[in-house]
Amino acid sequence: MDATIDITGLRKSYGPTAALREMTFTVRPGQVTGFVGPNGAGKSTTMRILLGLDHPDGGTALIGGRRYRDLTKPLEAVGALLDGTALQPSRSGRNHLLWLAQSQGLPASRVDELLDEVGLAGVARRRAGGYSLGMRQRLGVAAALLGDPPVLILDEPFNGLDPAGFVWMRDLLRTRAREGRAVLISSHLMGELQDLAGHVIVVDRGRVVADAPTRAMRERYGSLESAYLELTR
Ligand SMILES: Nc1ncnc2c1ncn2[C@@H]1O[C@H](COP(=O)(O)OP(=O)(O)OP(=O)(O)O)[C@@H](O)[C@H]1O
Repeated sequence: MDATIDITGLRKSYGPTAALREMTFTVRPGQVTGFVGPNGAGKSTTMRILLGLDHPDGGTALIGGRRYRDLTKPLEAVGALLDGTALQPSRSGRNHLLWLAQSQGLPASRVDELLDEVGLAGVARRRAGGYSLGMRQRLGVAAALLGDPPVLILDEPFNGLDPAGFVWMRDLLRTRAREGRAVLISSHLMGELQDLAGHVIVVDRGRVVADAPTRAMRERYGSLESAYLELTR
């Protein structure tokens, strides 16, 4: 399966609010792609549509050339971390992952491997409802990685992480990208993305206003933050 994301002419309105006017971009494998824009620009809506959680009014959102609902083994095609990732609070972190893994025929050993990788092995049997925001983010990342997917989509992955968590997340995203995966992350942290992302897509009011290598943006505007501020005025 191709490690690509293709968004073409995506449109979506909520009542009188046009969340997506004409969203078009491609995410390529091998690098982290930053997805940035002001509050309400349409980042989460685009991600939700990509993951089959919302329906567009027009256009297409494809993962490896297919719509989410046409994927036969979704966990093995795309890993996602969305804000407020659904959690059953009374379930332990481990049971949360086991339930997900078993739903798609993945072995329990994979769950323990992931708990270790995200640093939750020590608290895996505690109820997830008591987890801190950072621990929930880590559990969400473990869920995203379960099926070893070629495409990762993460909405604000640095939310709630402590400084060691930032280092860990940065490293994880870089490594996954270097392995040849497509990694799309939304974030408001321009300083972070400037170093981490090889490519940036800037959106404003439901459409793409810039789609370029991070280095080109820095060369033209001085910094990613300046580019962002200039492009979204
Ligand atoms: N379920 C919904 N019902 C009504 N309006 C919605 C819904 N989801 C999104 N919107 C509206 O669509 C627009 C785009 O929102 P979206 O959450 O995609 O933006 P965003 O770029 O992710 O913003 P942020 O940076 O704040 O997360 C906003 O005007 C928002 O209020």
